[in-house]
Amino acid sequence: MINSQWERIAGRLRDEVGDAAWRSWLRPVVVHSLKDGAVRLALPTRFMRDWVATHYGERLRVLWGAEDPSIRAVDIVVDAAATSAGKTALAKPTLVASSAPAAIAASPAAPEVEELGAQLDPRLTFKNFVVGKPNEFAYAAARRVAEAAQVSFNPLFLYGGVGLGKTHLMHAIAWHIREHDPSRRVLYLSAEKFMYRFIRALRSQDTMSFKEQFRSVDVLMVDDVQFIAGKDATQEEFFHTFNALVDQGRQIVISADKSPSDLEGMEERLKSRLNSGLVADLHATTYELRLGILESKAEQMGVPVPPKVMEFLAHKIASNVRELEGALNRVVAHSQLVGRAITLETTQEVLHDLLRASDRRITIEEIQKRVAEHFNIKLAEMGSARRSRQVARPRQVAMYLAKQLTSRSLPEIGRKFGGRDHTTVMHAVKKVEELKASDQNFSEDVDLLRRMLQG
Ligand SMILES: Nc1ncnc2c1ncn2[C@@H]1O[C@H](COP(=O)(O)OP(=O)(O)OP(=O)(O)O)[C@@H](O)[C@H]1O
Repeated sequence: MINSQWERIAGRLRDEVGDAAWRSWLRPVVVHSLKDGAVRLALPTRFMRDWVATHYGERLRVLWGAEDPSIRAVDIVVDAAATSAGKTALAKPTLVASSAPAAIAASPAAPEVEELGAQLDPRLTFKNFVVGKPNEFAYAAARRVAEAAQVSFNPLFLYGGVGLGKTHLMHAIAWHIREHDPSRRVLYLSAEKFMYRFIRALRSQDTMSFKEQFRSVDVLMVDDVQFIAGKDATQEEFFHTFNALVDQGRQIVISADKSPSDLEGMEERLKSRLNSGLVADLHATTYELRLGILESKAEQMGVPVPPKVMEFLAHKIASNVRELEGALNRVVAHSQLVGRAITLETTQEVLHDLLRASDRRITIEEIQKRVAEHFNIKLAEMGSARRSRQVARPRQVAMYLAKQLTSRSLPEIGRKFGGRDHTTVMHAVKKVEELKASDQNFSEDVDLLRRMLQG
């Protein structure tokens, strides 16, 4: 009976606290016993016990009292064996999200289309995508494609550096369409998979059905198209598939790590096709966006992460969102495994390898050198007082990149540029952002530099 009471209470709590918090904190609860008007519940670690007692202790008591008025108290104890009962959240991949994406078959699509494509990750939705300045344009374009009843721009071409959210936006488009218009057949796959399917069809001399399958979809989404650069036969096939779908008014969404014009090893006619719709760039993240993403991920996990820790991570892990997410997962997993609260000290301890690598990764001196070479000016101009456009612009670009790629503060960056004030650095960052938004060539130039520096 006590277990059926718990089932009802757990159901209520799940509605009250939401799925994420329930999975993290309440699903691991094991009901131990009922004795002398007190229910005993167990959790596998001290940290979890304290958390549940503080946040849900009173609510548990009230709900249990409502089930059985003779119950006056709820004791929450630590019992490591609760873990081995397989009931703990620690083992659940949902908690340590990036290590094991819980891909599911997303399936109102026709079975043959489903088989042809890749599975969609249920976490990669618009709702879970944090929007900030660097990705707002790409996000808006993706939403438009997902929501439009008619094809608006064809193709939508999303590009940006590693781990900045291209795949996330593509999955989000696919989820949105499947949810709101299940009759449309959406096919999402990587360019690599496209190639292997094509090779298989060639081998089995079955290219006709390959063509038919691909040309029967309403929305074709191909991720990481740079993969087929230099692969002539696949490009040729892709080109024809592309044309056939566009001619029939079907939507195409493509992602790549570079803009169409920068895709080396790609045929000119394909490049120009890829350029013919809307090209949207995901820029390197800013501190504010990284912080927003951390807050959102922590909330999804239902784990309390002190603001100081999130600020620290947002400062230190500036490379890309995947690494940022990985760092947060490590910190959370560590805290739950050892049963200790997350603090700045434990974070530094757990991530010492990553932090050392990120500190070592790119220096302001390296940035200055690369940018000076790129714009063909003397390295000394980075710190000089000269203000002519010819040297001021590269200097601003170097300051912008220093802000983006290192964890140095504005005053620190200013000091490295001939002892300039932090407001000068701030102005430079703003100026470069404005120019990037208004001048595509300039934007591509800066992104190219960033990628070169990131290796
Ligand atoms: N704005 C964002 N909000 C929330 N999560 C994000 C955001 N941007 C990226 N992510 C997360 O970062 C991780 C990496 O993103 P994603 O796989 O989409 O990157 P990508 O640009 O496709 O990288 P790659 O070039 O390696 O294919 C994913 O887990 C994704 O959910």
